Amino acid sequence: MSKVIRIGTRDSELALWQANTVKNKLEEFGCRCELVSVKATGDLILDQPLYELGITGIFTKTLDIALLKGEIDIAVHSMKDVPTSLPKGVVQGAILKRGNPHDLLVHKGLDFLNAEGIVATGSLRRRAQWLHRYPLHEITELRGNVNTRLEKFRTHNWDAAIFAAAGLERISLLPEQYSTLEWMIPAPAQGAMMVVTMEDNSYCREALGPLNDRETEICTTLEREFLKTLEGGCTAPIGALALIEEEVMHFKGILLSLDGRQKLEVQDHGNIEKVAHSGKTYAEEIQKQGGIKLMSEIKAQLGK
Ligand SMILES: NCc1[nH]cc(CCC(=O)O)c1CC(=O)O
Repeated sequence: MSKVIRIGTRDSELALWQANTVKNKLEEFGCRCELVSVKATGDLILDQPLYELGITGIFTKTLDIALLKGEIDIAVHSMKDVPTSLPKGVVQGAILKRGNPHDLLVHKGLDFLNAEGIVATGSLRRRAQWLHRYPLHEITELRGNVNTRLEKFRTHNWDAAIFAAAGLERISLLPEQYSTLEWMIPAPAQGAMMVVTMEDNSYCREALGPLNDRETEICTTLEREFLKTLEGGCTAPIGALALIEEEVMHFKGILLSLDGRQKLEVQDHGNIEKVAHSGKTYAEEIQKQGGIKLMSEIKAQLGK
C-alpha cells in the first residue's frame, strides 16, 4: 500500500504538536502521512467572546469542511472542542491516550487568593467555577491560542489566568509559577485528542484503529454523553471528569449559573460497565436538581 494519509491541522503550535503526534504514531504502524495546514475561523475571529459567536464547533469547523471537501483524509481535534454530534459522514477514527485532564492556574504569586483579584479566562465553565469559589474576584476576558493567551497574561496586570494543563505541557510552555486546579472540573474530554475521518474511508478507519485508547474512549464518551444530555446545543458552564482507578470508575459532573452562584453537581463511582453508561442518568439528576430551569436562564442570558 502506498497511499499517503493527508492529516489536516490548524497552524497553532498546539495543533501542530497534536497532528505530528498522530503522524508519528501512524508512521510507527507503517503508514505514510503528510501534514496539510488548514486555517481555522477560531484563530481569526478574536473580537467577540466565543459564546457570542454561537458556534459550538468553532475550532473544528474548518478542518471538518476540508475533510468533507476531500482536501484531507483525517483531522486531528482537541476532543473538548468537538461538538457532541459530528458532521454528517464524519466518524470518530481514534481517541488517543489522554494527557493531563486538569486546568492550571498560571500566576505571579498566590497572595491574591485571600483578597480581591483579577483572573483571566474566556471560558464560561472556568469563570463560573472560579467565581463560585472566589466570589470577591473579578474575571477578565482572555482569548486566543495558548501562546497568545500566555503572552497577554505576561503583559497585563492580572493576578492569574487559567489554562488547560495538556495545552501548556504539550508545547513545553509551563511557566515558572503555576498550580494545578484539582478542584476545578475540566471540560468534558479535556486533554484528549480525537482523530476523525470520513465514514466511507475504510483505509483510514483501519489505519487509525491501533491508535485508539480504550480507557480514554470510555471516560470521554461518558463525559460527552453527560454534556450532550444537558446542553441541548448551547454552550454553558458544564464540567465533567471520569477517571478509572484500579478497575473502579469515578465520575463528577457539574452545571453552574453564569455568575457561579448556583452550582449543581453529581458524583458517583463504581463498576466500569455501570458508570460508563450512566452519562444520561447523571445529566438527568442535574436536571432534577433544577438544571432545566438553570439551562433556560443561561440560554436567555447568552441571548439565544
Ligand atoms: N478551547 C481551546 C483549547 N482546546 C484544547 C486546549 C488544550 C488541550 C486540551 O484541553 O485537550 C485548549 C486550550 C485551553 O483550554 O487552555
